[in-house]
Amino acid sequence: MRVLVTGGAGYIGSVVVEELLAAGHLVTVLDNMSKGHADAVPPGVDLVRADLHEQELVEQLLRAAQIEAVVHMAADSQVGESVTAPGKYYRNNLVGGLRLLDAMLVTGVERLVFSSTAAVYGEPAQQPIDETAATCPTNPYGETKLAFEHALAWYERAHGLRYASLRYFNAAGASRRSGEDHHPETHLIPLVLQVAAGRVPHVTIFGDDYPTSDGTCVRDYIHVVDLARAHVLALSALADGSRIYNLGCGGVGYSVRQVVDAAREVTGAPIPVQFGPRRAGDPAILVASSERIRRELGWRPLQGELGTIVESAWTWLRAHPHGYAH
Ligand SMILES: NC(=O)c1ccc[n+]([C@@H]2O[C@H](COP(=O)([O-])OP(=O)(O)OC[C@H]3O[C@@H](n4cnc5c(N)ncnc54)[C@H](O)[C@@H]3O)[C@@H](O)[C@H]2O)c1
Ligand SMILES: O=c1ccn([C@@H]2O[C@H](COP(=O)(O)OP(=O)(O)O[C@H]3O[C@H](CO)[C@@H](O)[C@H](O)[C@H]3O)[C@@H](O)[C@H]2O)c(=O)[nH]1
Repeated sequence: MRVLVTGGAGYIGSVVVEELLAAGHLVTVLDNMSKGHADAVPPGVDLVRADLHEQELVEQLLRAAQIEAVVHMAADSQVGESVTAPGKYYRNNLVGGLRLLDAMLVTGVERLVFSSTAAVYGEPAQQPIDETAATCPTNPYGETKLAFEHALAWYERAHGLRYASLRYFNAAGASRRSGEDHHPETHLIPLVLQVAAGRVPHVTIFGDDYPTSDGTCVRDYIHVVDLARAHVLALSALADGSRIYNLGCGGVGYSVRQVVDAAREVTGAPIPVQFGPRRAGDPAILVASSERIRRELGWRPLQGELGTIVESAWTWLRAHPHGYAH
């Protein structure tokens, strides 16, 4: 298929582009480069520097490249920032997303894979979380992603859109050519590895008074390549109708302290920690049940061990000590 990937110059997007290419799809990337890196886009892929809000331009692109499906990953995605700047999140993730849907509608593109998030669930009563759990976000980031999911359902009903909403848990790790390079970096694993590399003096653990086994937050880390493979499967499955899938490795998840320990083991560095207050909007535990996508599409995480995930991120960081810029 000819596929447009919005946000394809970003961390997860660039790996999704790699996997789509490997599966034989023709890919075009749309990215406003607010967080993206041109070097993250594989050679030979057209990178169109444009914003979701430029609807006419997006329409022209969909027509010119004869796009048949869109993987929509462009968004702002920091939980903490969304609490202090909710308007930015509503404008980009919801209004920007609607502009994209309208551009698709005008040009007759009817298939979409959407980057949703575990943050739609808020603080669920039961773990692991399956897709039938109540959605009740605790931060504007999760709210905007959920609002867009609701819009997708209504566009399906009104206009025949087919969509797959992939609710990612915590993406981490790197492929051989693409890794995580955010400025500022807010995600735990790359931050911990920056400490190991001696670039940052210590990592601050946000809260050690959560109702978890060691008092720190528990998350379900999923290797970015495993996550990207799910997009290829979801795209093919759209022919059989819309769907929603959780994407995590399942099991019991890992606490922040366990992540630091895993990074100490992989890197051999001491990685000093300090303890700070909780970060606003952070749920205590988010662990996925990904049984539905396993059952329906045969997806499996192939690199589910935390050590493997951290190791791949460490390998990438050592090969790109200053990220994509150097
Ligand atoms: N990283 C995670 O663990 C995680 C978890 C759940 C969901 N997600 C979702 O996955 C997607 C990708 O996340 P990521 O970690 O790769 O983030 P990222 O910031 O690295 O990538 C997002 C890309 O979208 C681009 N972008 C943002 N707004 C845009 C706009 N208006 N027009 C065009 N381009 C725009 C950015 O420049 C960037 O390249 C996001 O939708 C995010 O919400 C990520
Ligand atoms: O310096 C840091 C950074 C993070 N954390 C903690 O580490 C955990 C993971 O944090 P982070 O890596 O920032 O990811 P999340 O906030 O869990 O959010 C990610 O995972 C969510 C789904 O679970 C997605 O919705 C988001 O887009 C994605 O950024 C959380 O408990 C944080 O409080 C720290 O203690 N110190």
